[in-house]
Amino acid sequence: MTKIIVRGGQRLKGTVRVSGAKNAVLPILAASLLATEGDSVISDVPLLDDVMTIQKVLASLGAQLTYNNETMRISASTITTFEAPYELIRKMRASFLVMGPLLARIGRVRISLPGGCAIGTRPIDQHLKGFEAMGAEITLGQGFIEARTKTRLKGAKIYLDVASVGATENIMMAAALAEGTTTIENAAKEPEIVDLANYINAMGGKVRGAGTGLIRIEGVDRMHGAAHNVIPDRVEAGTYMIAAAITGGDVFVEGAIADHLTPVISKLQEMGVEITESDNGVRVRSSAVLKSVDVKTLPHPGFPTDMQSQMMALLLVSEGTSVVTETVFENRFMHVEEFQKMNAQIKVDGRTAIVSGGLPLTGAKVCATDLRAGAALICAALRADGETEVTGLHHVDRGYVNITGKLASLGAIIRRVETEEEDAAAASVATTSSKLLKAGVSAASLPARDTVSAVAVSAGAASEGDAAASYKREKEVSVLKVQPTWA
Ligand SMILES: CC(=O)N[C@H]1[C@@H](OP(=O)(O)OP(=O)(O)OC[C@H]2O[C@@H](n3ccc(=O)[nH]c3=O)[C@H](O)[C@@H]2O)O[C@H](CO)[C@@H](O)[C@@H]1O
Ligand SMILES: C=C(OP(=O)(O)O)C(=O)O
Repeated sequence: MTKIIVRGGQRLKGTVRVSGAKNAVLPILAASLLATEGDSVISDVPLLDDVMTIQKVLASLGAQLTYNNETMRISASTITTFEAPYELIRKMRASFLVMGPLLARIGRVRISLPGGCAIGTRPIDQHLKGFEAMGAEITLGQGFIEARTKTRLKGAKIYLDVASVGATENIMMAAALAEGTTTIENAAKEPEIVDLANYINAMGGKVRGAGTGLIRIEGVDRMHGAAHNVIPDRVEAGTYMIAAAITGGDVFVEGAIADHLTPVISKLQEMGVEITESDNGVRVRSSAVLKSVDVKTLPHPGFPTDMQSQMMALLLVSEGTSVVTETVFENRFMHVEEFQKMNAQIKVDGRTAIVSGGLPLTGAKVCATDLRAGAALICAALRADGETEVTGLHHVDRGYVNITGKLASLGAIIRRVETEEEDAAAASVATTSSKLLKAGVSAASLPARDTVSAVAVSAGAASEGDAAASYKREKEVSVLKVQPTWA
């Protein structure tokens, strides 16, 4: 069992650098499939398990990828198949984002229903509604979706019933190569949508209005590879801000963009945390007793659901009672039971949690039930009396680069322990790490997690037994450049 062990009670102090945003880099890497010529060079690519998964998806589709020093180079001119491998798509939600680019570029996709954190039912109806409006014929069966179009996708007017981040991204990518203009109404406004639009535009696309509720995409005939820097991860930044505040610390979160964190910053300020915004980051200082506040998650620019559990950890140590309402996902309070093992007083009623703050937290054995729950438990552990052991780290490794090392550099007493009975996910990551080393990725470029988060490398680096590679071998008969269905 792999675990992170934290001894609470240290005041965090110093500077921590934020990595590139997971939720920006995943759609951006999917969008690289839109290029029929030239390489894309994506910088600030974080070494995360989710990045490894998407690179395997792209490699299995025939793209060539190399990774060095947080930079991914992708050549997507030779796509060899329209089928995305089940083993990879089921691992994470964002791998479903290859559907839009494939449909736009080659007019055909076969993909399984996506997996990911079990924080809600997470339907994909809005993605499919968008593709259908653009002329795709969609069939569903046995957990797979097939979509086809006999001609290029056609621009359409699409209204999203919910401002879904993934649907906005998938439709935006499909529309980039469609014939005519597409409008997305009630589009998601997250900063990651803007980052994706900037990359699509650098590739020769024409996207306007990203970051507002109305996005207009004028389809172009061809797109090319482009250079792009991924934005800093606002959720990772927010997590370190909470870690600083919960320990009464003084931390400069380098690279954090204050504008992307407005709802988090304003709640922290209401609680009594001192925040100083500057061009290259955000300083967080907290020495007084914090006040309780109510928090309601909403799509951007509301309070992000991806910060709800970390915020709840901070509310546990503030004076008074807080009400936390989760409106985005219907099952995102799984961390409550784990907090309760640490002496937390929380009552859940449907989508609302009543948090009684101010009681001392005590160390316990807890399990990360999803990615952000894991980060929240680590934050709580930093403040708790005694030692806390956090397991379920395969969730945490999806979205945090070297969280143990980063917190230790701020003075936390924290270590990651790998024992012989590693869980399956950790084992597969460790195997991947050794593959990567064999494939020529330098150890220095791997993160300082005791084993490692994995990385993207060329398709050739995926070795025996690897899901992506075996899938590719099965498909070798058809490994010739796939032509659009209308060519
Ligand atoms: C990789 C990535 O970027 N993940 C983020 C993305 O997930 P993701 O893109 O999956 O989240 P969505 O914005 O799509 O989901 C928001 C809500 O819309 C619903 N919905 C979504 C699509 C659809 O077709 N039908 C539908 O009903 C979902 O069930 C959910 O209740 O945005 C979420 C909301 O900010 C974040 O928590 C995730 O970290
Ligand atoms: C829910 C998250 O990610 P995903 O959509 O990839 O499951 C997250 O980043 O908190």
